[in-house]
Amino acid sequence: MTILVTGGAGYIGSHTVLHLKEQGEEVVVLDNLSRGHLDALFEAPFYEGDLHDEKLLDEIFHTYDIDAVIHFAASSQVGESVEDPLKYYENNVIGTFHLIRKMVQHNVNRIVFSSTAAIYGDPEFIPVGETNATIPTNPYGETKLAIEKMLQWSDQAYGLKSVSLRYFNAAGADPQGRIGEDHDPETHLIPIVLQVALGQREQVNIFGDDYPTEDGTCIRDYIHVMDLAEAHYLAVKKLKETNESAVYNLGNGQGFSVKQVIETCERVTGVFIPSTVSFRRTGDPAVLVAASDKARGELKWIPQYPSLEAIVSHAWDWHKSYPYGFQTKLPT
Ligand SMILES: NC(=O)c1ccc[n+]([C@@H]2O[C@H](COP(=O)([O-])OP(=O)(O)OC[C@H]3O[C@@H](n4cnc5c(N)ncnc54)[C@H](O)[C@@H]3O)[C@@H](O)[C@H]2O)c1
Ligand SMILES: O=c1ccn([C@@H]2O[C@H](COP(=O)(O)OP(=O)(O)O[C@H]3O[C@H](CO)[C@@H](O)[C@H](O)[C@H]3O)[C@@H](O)[C@H]2O)c(=O)[nH]1
Repeated sequence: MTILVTGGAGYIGSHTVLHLKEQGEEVVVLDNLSRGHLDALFEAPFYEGDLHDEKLLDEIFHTYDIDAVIHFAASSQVGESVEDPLKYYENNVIGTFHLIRKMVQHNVNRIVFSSTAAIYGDPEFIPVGETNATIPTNPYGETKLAIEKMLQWSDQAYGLKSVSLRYFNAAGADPQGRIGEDHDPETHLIPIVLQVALGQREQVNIFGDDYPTEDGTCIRDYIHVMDLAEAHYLAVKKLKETNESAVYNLGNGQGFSVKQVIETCERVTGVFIPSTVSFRRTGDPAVLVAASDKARGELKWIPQYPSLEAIVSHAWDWHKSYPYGFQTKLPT
C-alpha cells in the first residue's frame, strides 16, 4: 500500500511512519514542521507544507497512487485550545476540510483519523465506551468531534470511508530508542516529569488536587505510542478489507492519577521528583479511562506494552539519549 501520513514528522505520526516502513509499506509524509522534526523521519518522501495548501495536496495526489491517508496533522493541546479556540477551528476543522475535499476530488476514499478521548468530556461512565455521550469540555475536543462528524457525512455523501481512532494519552517512545517525544514547549505530563528527573526543571506542577478521585489528582489512561502505531496499521488494513467506516477507542483500560505517574517515574528513573500543587487547568476532565474491547475484537489489536513502567521506561531511555530533543543526541 502507499499511505499518505499527515503530521508524520510529529510524535505519534513519526512512530507510525517507522512502524509502517517496518511492515514494508510505502509512506509519503506531509508536515508543516510547526511541531514536527525532520530528524524523526525514516526515509520517506517528505513534503514540507500545510494541510490548507490545496495545490500541494493536488501535487501529492497526482504524484502518488495513495491507497489511504492517516491524518495526524492537528493542533492538540487542551490548555492552548481554551486560550485560543479559533486556532483550533482553523488548523483542525478547516485544515481537515481541505484534506477531505481533495481526497474526494482525487477519489482517495480511505482515511484513518486521529480522534481523541477529549471528545467525551467528563464521561458519565468509566471506562468510557464508544457509545458514551460525546460532550467535550474544551475546544480541542470540540474540533475533533466536528471532524468525526464531517467524516461521517462524507461517507454518506461521497463514499469516503473512515476509521476514527479515539486515543487516550499517548506516551512512551520507540523501544529501540531511535525516536521519541520532542515538543517545544512540552505540555504533556510524562515528558515534563522526566525533564525534572534530568534536572531541566525544578519541579512538576500538579494541576489541581481537588478532583473527585482517590488522591484528588486527574486520572488518565496512558497508551504506548508503538501500540497506537500498530492500531493505525490494523485500521488501514481493515478499511481495505471491509470498506466500512468505524470508530474505536484506544487505551489500556487502566487509569493512573498524576501523583501515581510521578511515583512511577521516580521508580523508573531512581530520581526523587519534587512537585507542587497549583490550580486546575481549565478544560481538564477528572477521569478518562478507555474501554477498548471493540478495537481488540474487531481490529484484533493487542497492546504490546500495557504497563506504565514499560511506557515510562522507554520514554526515559529516549530522553536520556536526547536530553533536549532530536538536536541533542548524546554520544553512546
Ligand atoms: N499525544 C496524545 O496524547 C494524543 C491523544 C489523542 C489524540 N492525539 C492526536 O494525535 C495527533 C498527533 O498528536 P501528536 O501528539 O503526535 O502531536 P504532534 O504535535 O507531535 O504532531 C502533529 C504534527 O502535525 C504537524 N501539523 C500540525 N498542523 C499542521 C498543518 N496544518 N499542516 C501540516 N502539518 C501540520 C505538526 O508539525 C506535527 O508534526 C493529533 O491529531 C492529536 O490531536 C494525540
Ligand atoms: O505539567 C503538568 C502537565 C499535565 N498535568 C496533568 O496531567 C494529566 C495529563 O495531561 P497531559 O499530558 O497534558 O495530557 P491531556 O491533557 O490529558 O491530553 C492528552 O491526552 C488527550 C486524550 O486523553 C489528547 O486528546 C490530547 O491531545 C493529549 O495532549 C492532566 O490531568 C493534566 O492536568 C499536570 O498536572 N501537570
